[in-house]
Amino acid sequence: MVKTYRHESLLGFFKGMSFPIASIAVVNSVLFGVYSNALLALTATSHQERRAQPPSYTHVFIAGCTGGFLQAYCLAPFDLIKVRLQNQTEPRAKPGSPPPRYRGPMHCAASIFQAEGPRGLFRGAWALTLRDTPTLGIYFVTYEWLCRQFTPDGQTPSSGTVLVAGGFAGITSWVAATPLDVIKSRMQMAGLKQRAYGGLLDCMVSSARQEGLGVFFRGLTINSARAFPVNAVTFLSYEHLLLSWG
Ligand SMILES: C[N+](C)(C)CCCC[C@H](N)C(=O)O
Repeated sequence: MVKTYRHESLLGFFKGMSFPIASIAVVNSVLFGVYSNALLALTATSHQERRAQPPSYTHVFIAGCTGGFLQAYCLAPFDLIKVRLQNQTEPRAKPGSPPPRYRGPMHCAASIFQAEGPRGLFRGAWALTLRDTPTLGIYFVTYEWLCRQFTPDGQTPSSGTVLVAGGFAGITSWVAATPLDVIKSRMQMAGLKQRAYGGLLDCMVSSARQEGLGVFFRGLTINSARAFPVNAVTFLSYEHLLLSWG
């Protein structure tokens, strides 16, 4: 934090933020929409009926994985641009210094498109799909399990329970996702630096060889601190919106 602040001032912390904000509504509605529709198809019960007849954890897991798989494709281009902008750590425009490679998210998207074609925008998408499919299954299973632990049978979980269960679901899912998250980000950066990996496995092996196994958990602490409030609020909104509109 101190380094980022000294090097790039407060603005450094907000690097690459506009795209995630634009994408989060789309990505989360695909994730939660696919999840609840998949659960509806698997269990033939609506969200309200599910309190009296809770779905099995296998069904929750399959529905979560399906949601995770489909949202990964919506997320891929936004995530790539976020990673590229976050890794651009030159200080903000000093007089006389060369302009940064990417001037903003739209410029970043256009440059990748020009240099690498439409497929360039999906660089690392495969690693992202591998990261998100199982871990979003784990996400919904953890959430359901924690809600059921703290809610009497047949009742709707309280807002407090939803917040805590959502927060821990986020952390659990990030613990499982971090190894592939590290690899995904490295592959997304590979198009830029002249550092070509022979594929996902090559990236894993060479990262572990050079930096040790700890590399697979890089960023986990700060990511978990972020994941708790973010996912607590996400699940609270989801439950409340379904109650008032469902
Ligand atoms: C599957 N994975 C762990 C990557 C994300 C799970 C939580 C998703 C949430 N939008 C967040 O950003 O925390």
